[in-house]
Amino acid sequence: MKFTKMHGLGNQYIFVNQFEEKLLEEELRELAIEVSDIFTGIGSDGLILIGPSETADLQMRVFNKDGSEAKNCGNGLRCVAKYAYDNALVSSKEMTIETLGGIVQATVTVNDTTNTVELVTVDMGVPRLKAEEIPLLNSSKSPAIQEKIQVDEGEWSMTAVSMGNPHAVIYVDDINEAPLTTVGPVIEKHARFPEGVNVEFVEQISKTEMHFRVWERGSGVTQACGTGACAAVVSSVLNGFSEKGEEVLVHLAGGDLYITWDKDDRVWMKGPCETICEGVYYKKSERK
Ligand SMILES: N[C@@H](CCC[C@H](N)C(=O)O)C(=O)O
Repeated sequence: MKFTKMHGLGNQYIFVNQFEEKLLEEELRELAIEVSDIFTGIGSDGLILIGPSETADLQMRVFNKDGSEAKNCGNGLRCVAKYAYDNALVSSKEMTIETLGGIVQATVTVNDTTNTVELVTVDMGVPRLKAEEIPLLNSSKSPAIQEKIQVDEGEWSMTAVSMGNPHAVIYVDDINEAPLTTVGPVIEKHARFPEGVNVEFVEQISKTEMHFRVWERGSGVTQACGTGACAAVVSSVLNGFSEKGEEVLVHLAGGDLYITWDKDDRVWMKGPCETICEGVYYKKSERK
């Protein structure tokens, strides 16, 4: 199977071009687990398929490291846009990409001297805030702003936002003390989130700057999460820490993203991505 490994701020995925490579629906989950393995696979946070769409220029499907399918992936979208431009799957710098969470529009910024994609800007659409859209059960309010959640590690206040996929944003005083690997996995699988949740810890520095760490549903700690950074900025506006229409610089473990929740309600994400390598992967079932 031909593959390309790419990353957005260290959030690394194996990309398969389904215009060329035909995969069976029933093998996708296992394949995501296989390729993600750092010892016997390629090593990644998951698998992303780029394929034809009836409603957009391209379709993106995202599988986490544990084989679960997600409805959206911000870093994946930037990589898909770069891949599509670099491999002439599209003829324009602007393109539409269908995800299970809806259709988004992406624009690549190209350095004309080197002809390389330096940045990708994505219109991530309108965040979904109603508790049932996350989905979050037994919420005392909708939107769920500073909603209490009880776990063995204590009671936490979270703000729940869907960017097509679910996020719970928790504010901490010091990002280096964020209980990423203890509270993260427990909230991820909490019964109040019937579809699980991505858990983000945020240290707000100012109205326009924050530190961010993530425990991703289905993948654990990753270097970055694009939809999570969008959710964090939406959460900060809802909590009165940031303002609509003002760009926020989000410092993730793997680098920086620029996120704006526009006055027209749409969320914009701007950031880099890179191609790491390309190759041929031998599926476990085909190995000699
Ligand atoms: N890393 C991604 C999100 C990938 C999916 C997520 N783990 C989920 O299950 O919803 C991003 O950059 O947004």
